Order: sequence, then C-alpha cells, then structure tokens
Amino acid sequence: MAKLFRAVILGPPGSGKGTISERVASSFGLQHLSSGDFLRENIAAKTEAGVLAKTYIEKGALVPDHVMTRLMLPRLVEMTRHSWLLDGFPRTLAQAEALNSACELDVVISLNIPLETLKDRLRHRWIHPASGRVYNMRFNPPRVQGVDDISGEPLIQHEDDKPEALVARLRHYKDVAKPVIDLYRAKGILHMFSDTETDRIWPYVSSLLSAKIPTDLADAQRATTH
Ligand SMILES: Nc1ncnc2c1ncn2[C@@H]1O[C@H](COP(=O)(O)OP(=O)(O)OP(=O)(O)O)[C@@H](O)[C@H]1O
Ligand SMILES: Nc1nc2c(ncn2[C@@H]2O[C@H](COP(=O)(O)OP(=O)(O)O)[C@@H](O)[C@H]2O)c(=O)[nH]1
Repeated sequence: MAKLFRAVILGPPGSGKGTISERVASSFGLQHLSSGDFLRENIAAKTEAGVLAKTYIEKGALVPDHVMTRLMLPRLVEMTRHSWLLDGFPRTLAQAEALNSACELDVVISLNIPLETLKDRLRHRWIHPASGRVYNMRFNPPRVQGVDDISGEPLIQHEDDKPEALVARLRHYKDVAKPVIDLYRAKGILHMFSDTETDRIWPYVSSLLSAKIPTDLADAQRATTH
C-alpha cells in the first residue's frame, strides 16, 4: 500500500482555505476534513462535544484545545486508511502538538493574504450552513442569489464575517497561529503562499502536491473518490 499523504492548510478567516481544500480534494482525492464543518455537524447532532463547542462558538470564542483535540483525533483515527487534508485544525500550538503526537504530516500549506482582501472577500461570503458550501457574490456566486445551488435552501452570512468583527478576529488569529507556523517551518514542511487571488495561488499549490503525492497513490485515491 503506497504511503498515505497527510496535509494541513492554515490561514486567517477568508484566506481561501475552504476554496483551495475543495480543489485539492477533487484534484488529488484527499479527504478534506474542515474543523468548522465537523463542529457544525456535531452541533446539529447534539453530541456532547457539539453541545459544549456551541457555547464557545456562540460567544465568538475558539473552542478549548482539549475539546477540539478530543473531537478531531478520533475522527482522524477513523480516516487512518485515507490520505487527508485538514482545514481549520490545528489552530493553536497545543492542538498542533497533539496532532504531531498522533501522526506525521507531509505538507503544511499556509495562506498569507492581505487584510483588505480578507475584508472584501468576507463581506461577500455566503454559506449554506447544512453543507458548509461557500459562495462569494463576486468570486463564485450561487446561480440564484441567496440560494444554495444543490439544496435550494437559503444561504446565510456569518455575523463575525462583518468588517467590524474581522479586525479583532484577525489579530487573535495572528497571535495564535504564529507559533504553529513557526513549528512547521522548523520541521521543514511549511509552504507559504501570498497573493490576493486564489486562482493565482492554486497552480503553485497544485504543482507542490503533484510533486509530493506519489502518483500511484493519487491515481488510487482519485479512483476511490469518483
Ligand atoms: N481548531 C479549532 N480550535 C478552536 N476553535 C475552532 C477550531 N476550528 C473551528 N473552531 C471554532 O468554530 C468556529 C467556526 O469555525 P470555521 O472554521 O467554520 O470558521 P472560522 O474559524 O470563523 O474561520 P474561517 O472564516 O476561516 O472559516 C470558529 O469561529 C471557532 O470558534
Ligand atoms: N474575490 C475573491 N473571493 C475569493 C477568492 N478565493 C476565495 N474567495 C471567496 O472568499 C471567501 C473566503 O474563502 P474561504 O475558502 O471560505 O476561506 P476560509 O475562510 O479560509 O475557508 C469565500 O466567499 C470564497 O468564495 C478569490 O481569489 N477572490
């Protein structure tokens, strides 16, 4: 069995983690696990972790590290026979250390996007809560404004995507993300991408992964996901 591939994508809110993760999943057959989507699934299912996490998310706070780790690591054990891309986890040094004790990462992609670009993107971000599908009225609008293309259900905007909420979120993100980025840079597996357009970043991410993922593995995974 070819060695499985493990990757993480890091970046501030609005940097394009979800957008790029979807492209990676469909191009390379990696399983995309988004901590935000997984939390929303647990909240909807009223699991113990979901009920607890909800109290923090409603206050716009990060979910405590021990709750996130206890939620995410068992999910990764279930995915142990797949190659995967983690999005939104790890977010803190404690989470990164817990993840590193559980598995060996091959690549960490870090998106470095200017503040004004993030503000503009999030101002126009619309989300279908149940599926986590993400739209943007300028970049990838839904066929019908305010309606999810697949389910026909209404799209929403996150309260904390508003510009006034964003500056505080970004300052907190920078403080919390820096030690995580430094850790993976020290491990020699960090790849930083800076631009204002996802379509200009994507070719570089795609060629990095093409070089890193063994072709037999990528072919096998594409076969299982289509
Ligand atoms: N790894 C994590 N550690 C702690 N809290 C998390 C983590 N991932 C998600 N959360 C919580 O869940 C909420 C929703 O996460 P989600 O990733 O969907 O949106 P976000 O973090 O606001 O950022 P983005 O705009 O980048 O998607 C976060 O605001 C945070 O409270
Ligand atoms: N204008 C523009 N919007 C983008 C670009 N890339 C992503 N977006 C949109 O910007 C918002 C944030 O992207 P998302 O993938 O959700 O970022 P995340 O918060 O890091 O997961 C979404 O509405 C995306 O559709 C881009 O290159 N240009």
